[in-house]
Amino acid sequence: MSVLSVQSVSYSYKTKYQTVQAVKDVSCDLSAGTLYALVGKSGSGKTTLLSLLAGLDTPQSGDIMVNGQSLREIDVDIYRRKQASVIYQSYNLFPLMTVCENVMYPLKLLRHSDADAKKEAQIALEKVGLGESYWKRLPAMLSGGEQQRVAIARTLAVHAQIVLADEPTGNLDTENSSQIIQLLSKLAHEETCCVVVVTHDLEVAKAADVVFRMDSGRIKEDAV
Ligand SMILES: Nc1ncnc2c1ncn2[C@@H]1O[C@H](COP(=O)(O)OP(=O)(O)OP(=O)(O)O)[C@@H](O)[C@H]1O
Repeated sequence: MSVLSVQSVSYSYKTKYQTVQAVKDVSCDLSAGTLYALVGKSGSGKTTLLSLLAGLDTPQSGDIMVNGQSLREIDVDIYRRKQASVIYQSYNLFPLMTVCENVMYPLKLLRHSDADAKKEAQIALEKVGLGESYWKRLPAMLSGGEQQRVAIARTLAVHAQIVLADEPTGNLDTENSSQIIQLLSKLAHEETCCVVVVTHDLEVAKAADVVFRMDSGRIKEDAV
């Protein structure tokens, strides 16, 4: 069964003066253990579709099923804490928390004890190549690539089944980008996550198992 099944989903932004149909009748099935790239021109609807998958917006028509259950029937706060983890271009770390506290934070929300959250956070940080010398630093004391690795450690620590990343390499140089691409690929292939990456980066698209292209709100799978 698909982890995420997008069924004839449409979404429009309505303002006082106009309606923009950002996602038009999109259907696709997304599985565990797979790295998906979502590509397409600026304004084609990629970020909107990712927000719908993250439960940050609700489709006006159609449905998104998570492990066979409609996202409309699920508590989206719990969905976002436990199942779906979002990674942003700007890393979104808490500036006044240490690296380790940043990774512990979602575990604390899930009511893990301090000791357990710390242990899980440290294991996850080791997995992304950030050893003990990083744990007590503040995010500002890290490079962009290292900050993005902390964000990935956060998704590892909660054992998220779904990872949704919006331009995760957008602020990084080639070397840091390729490290992040490798980690996203590991999340899919070693941790069996369903990983969806919105990207303009051709290297991400090359590393993906499946490439979906959006064009004026519609989606199609690219031939490999
Ligand atoms: N909050 C909003 N209000 C009104 N229109 C919006 C809003 N957000 C996005 N749009 C419009 O919806 C369409 C899809 O936008 P979206 O951000 O999903 O595209 P995108 O493919 O992610 O673009 P980019 O690659 O530039 O990030 C665009 O026409 C955009 O102008």
